[in-house]
Amino acid sequence: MTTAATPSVGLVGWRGMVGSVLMQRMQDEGDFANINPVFFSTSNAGGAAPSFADGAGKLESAFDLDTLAKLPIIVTAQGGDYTKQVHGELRSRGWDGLWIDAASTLRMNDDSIIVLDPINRDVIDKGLVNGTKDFIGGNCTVSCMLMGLGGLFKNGLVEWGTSMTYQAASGGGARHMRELLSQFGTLNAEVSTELDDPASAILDIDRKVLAHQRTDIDATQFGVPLAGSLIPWIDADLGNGQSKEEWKAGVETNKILGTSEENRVIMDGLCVRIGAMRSHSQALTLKLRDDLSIAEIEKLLDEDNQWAKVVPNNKESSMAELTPVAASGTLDIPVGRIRKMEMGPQYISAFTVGDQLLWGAAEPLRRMLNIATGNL
Ligand SMILES: NC(=O)C1=CN([C@@H]2O[C@H](COP(=O)(O)OP(=O)(O)OC[C@H]3O[C@@H](n4cnc5c(N)ncnc54)[C@H](OP(=O)(O)O)[C@@H]3O)[C@@H](O)[C@H]2O)C=CC1
Ligand SMILES: N[C@@H](CC(=O)OP(=O)(O)O)C(=O)O
Repeated sequence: MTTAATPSVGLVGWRGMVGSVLMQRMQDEGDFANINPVFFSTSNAGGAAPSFADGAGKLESAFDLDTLAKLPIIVTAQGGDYTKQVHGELRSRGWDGLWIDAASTLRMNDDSIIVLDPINRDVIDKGLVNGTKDFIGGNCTVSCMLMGLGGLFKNGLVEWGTSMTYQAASGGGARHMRELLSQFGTLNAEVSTELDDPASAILDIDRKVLAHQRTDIDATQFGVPLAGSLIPWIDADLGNGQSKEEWKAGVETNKILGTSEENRVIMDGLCVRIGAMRSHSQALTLKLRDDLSIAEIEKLLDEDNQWAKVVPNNKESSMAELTPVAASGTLDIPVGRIRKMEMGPQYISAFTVGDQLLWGAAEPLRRMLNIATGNL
């Protein structure tokens, strides 16, 4: 039910993969009752608004700056190119509404805040009071890590950390997910006769699979085969041996936490694409500032937020609860494999998994919109 005081909110990118997850979450949580949605399109202005948005007007052009500029809040999951094209122009003509964005374009700007409110609600609230207008979702791997390990990071207990990631195909986009599944399919088809014959030799099967991977498998999206393999590089090459995805771990973690230069947490690692569908995993080594017991660490993690779920460090629980299959489609961030490492009492390992389309993309935006409209 909308009222005269209900803010109009522009929604751009709502039918993309991230946008669709966002729309579903907004419906699930009843968020549309608190806003007047205005739907935009880059390809179908004048078309019908989505069927779930009862009473919304026709689709507006996402490049129509006059229409955009009338809105107090714009939420976009359209992508970085759109942000580059539209955001600056809107601001330069004096638009001072709130811009809530999934793309990385504005993330590290001095005048933007990376939103992950269970971790940095204080930073967001201060920003709103002080006139910040750009609120940007964080990198999926960083957001999922902080949601799982917030109890240590927020309490200033991490001196440094490495995160070795196992990132899902969805991080590349919808076409990448389709390609992964097609690759699994053609790999199987290549050796289906042999698989049906229990007497066939596994090394012959392996040879045929490898030959297909090395010659005619379709890898248009990823560039190289992902099914039955992995890709140890994500995002741009910064030219210093580090990938852009790896760089984000350090800079975004500290920006989200709002750490001062002297308390900066050193974070670095290697980012790797694997053949999971939509949940990113990461293996962490953390050097803590104190020698905390495992029980103390688990308590801090469990109590930090309602989504972090400590998984007991045993084989059965880890296999059942600490995988992309277990975490996908849920807001839970399981965190397990927590133990002291051989390097000393302040060194711990941890493994965490999170749905990169939920906490990694859509959920922080949805919650930021609710904060902005006074509903969270
Ligand atoms: N993929 C990810 O994991 C993450 C992505 N992001 C950010 O979000 C942005 C959007 O990502 P993502 O949702 O994956 O991008 P998509 O490619 O799924 O969607 C982006 C836009 O493409 C247009 N589009 C064209 N054809 C189709 C189609 N068949 N189905 C749906 N939409 C279509 C839509 O615009 P229109 O309706 O105007 O035609 C849509 O809004 C990224 O560029 C990135 O900046 C952030 C975090 C994670
Ligand atoms: N780079 C991430 C997905 C993503 O969109 O990240 P970012 O929002 O930081 O550009 C991945 O490939 O898994």
